[in-house]
Amino acid sequence: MGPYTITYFGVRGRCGAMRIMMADQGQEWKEIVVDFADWMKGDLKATCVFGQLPKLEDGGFALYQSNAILRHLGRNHDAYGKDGKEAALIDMMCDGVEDLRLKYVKMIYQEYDTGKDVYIKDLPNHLDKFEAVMAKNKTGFLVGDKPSFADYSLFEVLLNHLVLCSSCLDTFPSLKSFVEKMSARPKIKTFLDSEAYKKLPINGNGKQ
Ligand SMILES: N[C@@H](CCC(=O)N[C@@H](CSC(=S)NCCc1ccccc1)C(=O)NCC(=O)O)C(=O)O
Repeated sequence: MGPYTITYFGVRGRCGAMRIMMADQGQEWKEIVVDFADWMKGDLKATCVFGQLPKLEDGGFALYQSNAILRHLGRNHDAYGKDGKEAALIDMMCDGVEDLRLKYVKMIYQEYDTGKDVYIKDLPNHLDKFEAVMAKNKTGFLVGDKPSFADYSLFEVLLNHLVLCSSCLDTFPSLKSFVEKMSARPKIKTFLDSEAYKKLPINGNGKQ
């Protein structure tokens, strides 16, 4: 596996979860940071399968689509369940996190000024679904008894929501404990404390 290279813009965005996952898995990676003005010239965009970033290179193997990248890292680092059923449940949870992430991205980029308060008010109706899964599994992870790529995706999207609304997990004890325990994992703590992580804005429009 590896060496890994991420090509993306100078934001956490859709690379937050994969960076946290690689850090926790003891992996190093190179970052190619794309300046948006350069991107707009179109040369790099034209080489991307879907005309978008992020791109992960794993040695000579190139992959786009952030969730496909997470799944690839899950296969590479034993973070995709112990069997087919766990893998299917992890896929389901990853897709559920993506649904929440898409709602968050739409609010951040299209409706922040007019929609932030309504989004926060409605947020418990989405977080309660993950709380129920986390509480039922009882291991401190979404599926199985160790972190999967879906856990890293949920963890990162919850970190972003805690910036948006610091009290958003106050009525969800299992999610609150999940974030505390993931944050305390030594390699994740080191990464979250790093300048490399802290210097990046969460989103591309400066809103959070
Ligand atoms: N399904 C894809 C979506 C990838 C994606 O949306 N990429 C965006 C960046 S990720 C993101 S959250 N976009 C929101 C707005 C944004 C654009 C550019 C930089 C930063 C944020 C992108 O490449 N935009 C440039 C373009 O389309 O020409 C995935 O999960 O990787």
